Amino acid sequence: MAGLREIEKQFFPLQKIQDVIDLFKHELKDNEPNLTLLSIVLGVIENILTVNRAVSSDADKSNTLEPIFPVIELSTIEALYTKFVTHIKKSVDKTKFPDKFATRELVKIVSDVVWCCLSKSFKDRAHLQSLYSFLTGNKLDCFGVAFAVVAAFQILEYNDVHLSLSEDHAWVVFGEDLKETAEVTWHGKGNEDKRGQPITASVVEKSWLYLNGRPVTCNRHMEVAAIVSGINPSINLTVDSVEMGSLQQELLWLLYDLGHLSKYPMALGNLGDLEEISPTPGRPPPVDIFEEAIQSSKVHYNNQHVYPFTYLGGYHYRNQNYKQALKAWAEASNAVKNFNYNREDEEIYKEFLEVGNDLIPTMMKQVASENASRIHHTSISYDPECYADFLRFYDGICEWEEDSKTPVLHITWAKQLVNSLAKFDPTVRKLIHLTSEDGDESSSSSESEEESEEEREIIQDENRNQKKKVKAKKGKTHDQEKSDKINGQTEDS
Ligand SMILES: FC(F)(F)Cc1cc2c(N3CCN(c4nnc(C(F)(F)F)s4)CC3)ncnc2s1
Repeated sequence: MAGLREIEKQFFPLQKIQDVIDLFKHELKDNEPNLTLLSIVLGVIENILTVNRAVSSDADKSNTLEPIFPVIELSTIEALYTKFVTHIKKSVDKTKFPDKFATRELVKIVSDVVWCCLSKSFKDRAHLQSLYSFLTGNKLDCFGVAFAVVAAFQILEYNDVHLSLSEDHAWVVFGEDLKETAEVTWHGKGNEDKRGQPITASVVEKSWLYLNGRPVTCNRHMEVAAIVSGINPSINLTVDSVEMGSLQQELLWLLYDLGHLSKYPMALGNLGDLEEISPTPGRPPPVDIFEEAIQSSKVHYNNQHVYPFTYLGGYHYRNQNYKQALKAWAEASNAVKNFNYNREDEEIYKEFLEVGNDLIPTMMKQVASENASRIHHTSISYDPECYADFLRFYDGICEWEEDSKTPVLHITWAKQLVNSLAKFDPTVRKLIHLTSEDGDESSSSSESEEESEEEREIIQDENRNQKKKVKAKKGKTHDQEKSDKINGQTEDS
């Protein structure tokens, strides 16, 4: 790929959101949308609208409705574009690689070409995902490094190197039939990077981080969807740029209409979140979009993605549809139970920790206080389906922990479980018929009374034993390991 094509230059200067949409529309008509150009454009806009926001003088504070969309000059973009193309082309001697398809050696070289320029400081800050960040600040996050490698291969005119995405990691696939895989970036804190290594079946097996071998394998159009989905409109922890958010939303709808989100559940989830914040007239409601993400995971990824359910659960929780929230979280747990938990799965652990130890307790408290004031009881604490979903939520987490190298549950989980269990009315507990996987009925109403008494005894024993165990235990519970990771480890290279 040479310099910018004439047709691309005609879209500049970009003066409003529609100009950016038009540029993306043009690039997406092509079967090789220019990843480097699009990433730089999004990075420049995001930087101006979030990081280096033009401080408005008092004068234009009056018409705050006036969008502050920046004018993006061709010269700005072309300088950065040429810098990246030159850097890649002068660092890779293509004559040594005559094959049409990439080799593992070449993937490692290109990963090194990106890696060697990175500054060693903070890598989990916001706005470090684009080539703009790489070219102006020598900083990239985990996703950004993997994307830069794929953009570099497009410049070197390989069309077999593609981005492979799990829910918390990124790597590349390459070779004649995309059968080869390679690590090209790091993951998490305190983990040595494994760049250049293949992702082997033993690493992938029952691993959430590698989605048990069902990651999102992108084509060029889905790589465009990944950088659009990776747009971060946040100005700070509490404020988002309205302009950046609507640019991301409109680009996601463009990609949606072109069919490039159909195999990308997380991008659909992102779109659902944006639609909750500011609904687009004539577009489906957020729950429909979250449902599409769930269907996409079921159809294309053997229902092994967890986030589609936590997107939906979070939405229902925020909108106080507590029955549906519990159902979504039970299904999230049903998805995660087939994995074995290990130290690199912290992100999904934190999602379940928040649901079990913060969102559900808060929900039960609110419902309890509502019940106190209301005469008839229609709420979840009297609904056997809610209680069943509550139990399935915990049951899936227990199964997730089974056979795992790292424990998931600890004393806080047990305490919260007891608190939440107690918030369900005893009558509702009688109505539950627990069946095991092979479908045999294991309890009737009378038994379940003793069972709940028995349950309480088991849990109290659990608490007592757990306390003893914690003192005696040699191994590290998740939290101890986590605190070690935060304290003990130096910033990873
Ligand atoms: F490449 C990595 F390593 F960064 C892994 C990826 C993450 C991610 C993403 N995310 C991550 C999950 N994410 C979520 N936001 N809310 C979530 C939920 F908990 F509500 F479900 S999950 C934000 C967007 N959105 C699109 N694509 C990707 S590829």
